[in-house]
Amino acid sequence: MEGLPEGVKLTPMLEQYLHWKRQYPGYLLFFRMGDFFELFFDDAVAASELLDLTLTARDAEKAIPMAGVPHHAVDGYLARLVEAGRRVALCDQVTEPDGKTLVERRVVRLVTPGTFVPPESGQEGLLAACIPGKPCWALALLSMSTGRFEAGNLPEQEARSYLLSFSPQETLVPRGLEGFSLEGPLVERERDLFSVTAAEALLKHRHGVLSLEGFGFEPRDAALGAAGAVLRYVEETQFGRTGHLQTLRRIQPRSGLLLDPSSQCNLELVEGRGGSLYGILNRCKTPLGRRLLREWILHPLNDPEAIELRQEAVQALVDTPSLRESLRRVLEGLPDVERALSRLHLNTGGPRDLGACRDFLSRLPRLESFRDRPPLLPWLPEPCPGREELGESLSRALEETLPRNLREGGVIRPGHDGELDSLRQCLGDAKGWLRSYEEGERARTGIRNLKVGFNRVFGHYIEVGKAAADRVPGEYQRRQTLVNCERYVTEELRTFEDRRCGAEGALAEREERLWNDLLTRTLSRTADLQAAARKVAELDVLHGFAEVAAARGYCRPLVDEGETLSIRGGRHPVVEAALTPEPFTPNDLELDGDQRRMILLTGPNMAGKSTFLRMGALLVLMAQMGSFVPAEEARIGRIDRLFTRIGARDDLNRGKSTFMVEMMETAQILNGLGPRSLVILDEIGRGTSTDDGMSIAWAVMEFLQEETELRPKVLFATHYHELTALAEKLPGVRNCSVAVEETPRGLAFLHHVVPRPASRSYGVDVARLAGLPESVLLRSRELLSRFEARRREGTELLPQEERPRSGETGQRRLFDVDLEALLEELSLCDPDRMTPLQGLETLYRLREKGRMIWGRDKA
Ligand SMILES: Nc1ncnc2c1ncn2[C@@H]1O[C@H](COP(=O)(O)OP(=O)(O)OP(=O)(O)O)[C@@H](O)[C@H]1O
Repeated sequence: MEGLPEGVKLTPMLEQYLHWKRQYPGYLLFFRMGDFFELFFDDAVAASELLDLTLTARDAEKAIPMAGVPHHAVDGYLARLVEAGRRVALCDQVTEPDGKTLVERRVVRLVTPGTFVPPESGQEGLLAACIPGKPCWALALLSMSTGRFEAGNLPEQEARSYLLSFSPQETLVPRGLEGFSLEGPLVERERDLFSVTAAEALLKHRHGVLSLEGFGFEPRDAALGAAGAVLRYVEETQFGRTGHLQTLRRIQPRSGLLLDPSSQCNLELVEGRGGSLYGILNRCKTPLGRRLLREWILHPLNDPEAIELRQEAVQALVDTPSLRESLRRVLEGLPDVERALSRLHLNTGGPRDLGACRDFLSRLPRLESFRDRPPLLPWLPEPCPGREELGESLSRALEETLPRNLREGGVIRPGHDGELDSLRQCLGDAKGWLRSYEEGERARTGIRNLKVGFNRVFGHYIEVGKAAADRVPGEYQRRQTLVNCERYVTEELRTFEDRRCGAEGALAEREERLWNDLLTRTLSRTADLQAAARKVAELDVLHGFAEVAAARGYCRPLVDEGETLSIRGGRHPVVEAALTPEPFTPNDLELDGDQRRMILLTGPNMAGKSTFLRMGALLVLMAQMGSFVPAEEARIGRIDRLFTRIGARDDLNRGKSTFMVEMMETAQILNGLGPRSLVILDEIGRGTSTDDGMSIAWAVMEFLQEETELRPKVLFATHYHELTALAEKLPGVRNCSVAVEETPRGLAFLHHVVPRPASRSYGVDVARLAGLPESVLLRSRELLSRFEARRREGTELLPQEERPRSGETGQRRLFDVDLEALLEELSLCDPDRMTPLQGLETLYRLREKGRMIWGRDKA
């Protein structure tokens, strides 16, 4: 807090506030005052805007803005602040107010976006750390809800994709990195917090081992530095509560199908305007399954055996509807035990979280009945006597319906603990005693309006109206005089009071003791419960795959080590669902590593080119995550990397034009190709002039085609008709187009992919369908004929004799040495390390070179 506003008098309470505020810069300070958490100064203004709170003032001069939230509802407000990316420090009262001295307060909890575990399903805290380096980045990732903790070293592009696929709410990076950028919120931390040596010591101590090699980490492994940074941050913000973190696992490079960042955004995998793949596949019955499904979608497998293991379970469930139905009944309503455990470890959980553990444990044995189905076996939690015993204890001890807080009481069932029961009875009897005491005193004194009441200051008292005051017995001691009545206490009432208070305290204490015992026993089984939860999540996702497959008529794909990518009668899962009941036109797709490595797809706008391309990518992803696919038949030689460049996306916020983004994405693809890559290119070069755009598209096609070692499979959609000639020249390139029918009433889209190029571009016809005025359409046609005539007269863009011929590598004229140099510069430039201005300058320079080559070749 920089200087205070003028006119603010520093009371002791404000001094206390400012003391804590200074300790936690960058945090909104929630300051407990009675039943509220209050915020002051700038924090109050910010919170009132973010949380729609009324902004008031602490002082008459209104120099101290103030806003507050009730303390019992604080979790909901925290969730909203975390969602907005804010961090909060909760400063609570740690001594009871006595009306004389200042209540002592202390920060007891720090809430940050990456470490927050919400009470209800919602934004789940994901925390990462990243140390950029060469050739690899060191990474660590922690899911606060599940306790999953992993670290590894990945090449830059893979590391970026990995981080993006998890979208952590906070990524810790060493302070002062120059020219470094990364998607998502970054938290800069001092460099020594990333020290490998310190991390090794910390992790060895944590796991009680002398070496971390058993976990797959060599001594001085850079990844440990990132893991250490995560661990230190959690210890710091959660005040040492890290019991739910699982054993550190190693992230293996190149395990699984790697999606490049633009595939994750462009394929609408987990969210999309018109629906997403997640939306189609999500038939999960538990929050555990829903969380895992997201992970499986963004991290498909690439090991055919592991894929088959998943498929076997799906197959068994597809084949037997009754099995699916009985599994559904067990899964339905299974609570989020992972989150409950994390909250209990972090000391933010309550009876309902323990109740979630009980409900989970009590249902788990029902999965045993599926043991006679071998395909389901790998997905069933191993039975474990200790776990079952815990489940029984929790069921015996806990009330059916539980309060949010332990202090509300009613957590432990009657009959579970004799001492608790007798204290409860004692308190229950107290009510009866008070009633009979009141009746007795009324009879003894003859005062008919005599009442026994209670308030916080005096405890229990006898109240008598003023008119009857002279009939009050001598042993009544006066305590308070009100307008119409007098209040008294008696020795008997005092003795009763002492007994009752004692019983209340003893009851709370006993209940807490029993609670702590249950809590300790539950937390001691954390690893086992987390493992069982993981199995349930997997089973839930597989069950969901089977439900979708059965409902939508999907087939089981064959995923193998071969080179073929063959889909017969394939449908785009999301578009198909959106079109229902309209039929989706199925299409075939054939690619291999040899004579059909690239499909060049042409056809008018709106014909279905993008849908076909995306269908190819999505079916590969679905197959490799273990799901069945919307097709009649599919065979997929495993893919290790998927790249997509789809649509025009402006990134104006980051100072990049549509074309710039397009070129950067293309550059990343060409530089990042690995073995077994599938590349989806939808409209390259659209964001610039036709000549520039077509040249780039052409060169990119050649580059991909000439990549004989990696032999990527490519689906390439374009509006540049001229490119279809390339299929005749380049081996491995096949022309396909989406068929249309020219009817007297205009174009009819057939959505059917046929093995020949489109006859022409139909742009003006589609414009008619879109409702462009007739005069504009007429003029377009006129101009179009003129342009076409010019081309025919020999001024065409790419004269026939200058088109590249296959096998002419030594004497290509258009794509000669200079062009190769230009391409080299294009592929070597690193847009991530450029400022927008440098990016533009490079682009202009490259364009100048391009124009020179162009002009010379035309001359
Ligand atoms: N196979 C299909 N069966 C039925 N409808 C389809 C099919 N493919 C595409 N469509 C419909 O056509 C619409 C346009 O498809 P898509 O966006 O793929 O066309 P496009 O050729 O890529 O167009 P543009 O060149 O303008 O980007 C889709 O939104 C969908 O409704």
